[in-house]
Amino acid sequence: MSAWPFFSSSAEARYFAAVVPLVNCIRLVIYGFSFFKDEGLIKSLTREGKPEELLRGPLYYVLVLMFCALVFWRDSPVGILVLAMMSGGDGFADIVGRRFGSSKLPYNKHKSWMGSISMFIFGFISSIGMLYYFSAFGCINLDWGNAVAMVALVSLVATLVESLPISDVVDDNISVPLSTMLVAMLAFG
Ligand SMILES: C/C(=C\COP(=O)(O)O)CCC[C@H](C)CCC[C@H](C)CCCC(C)C
Ligand SMILES: Nc1ccn([C@@H]2O[C@H](COP(=O)(O)OP(=O)(O)O)[C@@H](O)[C@H]2O)c(=O)n1
Repeated sequence: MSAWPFFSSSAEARYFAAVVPLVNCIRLVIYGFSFFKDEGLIKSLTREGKPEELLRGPLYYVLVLMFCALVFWRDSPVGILVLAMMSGGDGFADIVGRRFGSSKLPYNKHKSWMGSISMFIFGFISSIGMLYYFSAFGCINLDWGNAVAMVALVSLVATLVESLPISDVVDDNISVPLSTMLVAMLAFG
């Protein structure tokens, strides 16, 4: 995403930007269905070392990246917020929650207060940082007073959705981007 401002101003730029996640989608499908073996890839991207794990979180992650590049690209805050919350927010929720998440949420014993608080804080910081980055390149123009409040709202909703005990029903690499997208579209139009 951080490379998006360096693409040309042509209408086709977003399609070129989508090639990298597309290649990774294909790669994940090939190795996820074990058409070929790549122990290094499986070790780096899975928890239990099962190739089929590549077809869940990692594949959803890259599909969301490709979707945001194609649909929202660099001239909408929506795609930027979706990817910032998924990578910066959910990513840190996992890291901090695993290490410091002894105090579990009352409605979800698999998630913790520290993990969710980290999701909100790092998701908010990542989102503001990426919005500022794209604004500095002239890709987007924001009313920052309103934008900060809206990003706080988006971060709160995404954090609440991520904390819900629905992982068995829907992967949070789908629920977090989807909830972020809906609220960001309402907030930023
Ligand atoms: C491990 C990943 C998601 C799992 O999420 P979760 O289940 O733990 O919630 C991330 C998967 C990353 C993907 C396989 C590789 C993404 C590469 C990206 C499309 C472009 C990289 C460009 C490079 C830096 C030049
Ligand atoms: N809000 C959260 C999120 C994750 N976590 C911790 O991080 C681990 C992985 O979270 P997760 O199942 O959502 O994994 P990802 O698919 O999001 O990476 C959980 O089992 C918790 O130990 C947490 O404590 N609080």
